[in-house]
Amino acid sequence: MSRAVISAGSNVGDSLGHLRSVVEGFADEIVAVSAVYATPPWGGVEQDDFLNITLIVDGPLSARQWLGRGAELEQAADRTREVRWGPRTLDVDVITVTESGRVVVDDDPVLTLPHPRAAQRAFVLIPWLEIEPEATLWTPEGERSVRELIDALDAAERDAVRAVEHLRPAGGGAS
Ligand SMILES: Nc1ncnc2c1ncn2[C@@H]1O[C@H](COP(=O)(O)OP(=O)(O)OP(=O)(O)O)[C@@H](O)[C@H]1O
Ligand SMILES: Nc1nc2c(c(=O)[nH]1)N=C(CO)CN2
Repeated sequence: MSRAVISAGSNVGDSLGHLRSVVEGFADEIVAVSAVYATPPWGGVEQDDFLNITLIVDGPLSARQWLGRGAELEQAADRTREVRWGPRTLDVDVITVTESGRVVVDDDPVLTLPHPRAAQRAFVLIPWLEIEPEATLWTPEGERSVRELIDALDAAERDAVRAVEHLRPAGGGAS
């Protein structure tokens, strides 16, 4: 049993449809889903803007199993890996996992937790703050509130992230 914060992003193909597939894929475990945010590409590769969401899920899965579920959804979206931080139909990242109230720490290349680059990513933090205003993230400098991590980001990057759409959870009617 664990609680995970999941980030999903897309900038190729039917991006909104790909994000909807994530909401549907985690439907039984979803605690909260952010709005869909339009976000400028992070990481220095010139490419189209992304759509991003952050979800909180809770269920009888281990951290590895959350990662596996995300990988299945990426495959279903015909995800290929070409350029690091480059364009993609769907990317599903596990940001942090809590088991019995304790944050899972993992240094394995297959699954590094908490996600080592989440603290620098407005496209993860801003949607996360929307659904969990008191959220914190463990960083190499210690535990930080998501709010203060956002405040520490470049203002232009922060301001460019904006909510554009809402996905209704499964059973919530047409979106
Ligand atoms: N916390 C994590 N969430 C998702 N994938 C992870 C995590 N930690 C390690 N990985 C591994 O990272 C590998 C590469 O992932 P991917 O190609 O999606 O990276 P990326 O999205 O380009 O970059 P980034 O890792 O900076 O988000 C995956 O095969 C996965 O096993
Ligand atoms: N805005 C934004 N930028 C990114 C994203 C993403 O989901 N959103 N994913 C990436 C893959 O590593 C690289 N850059």
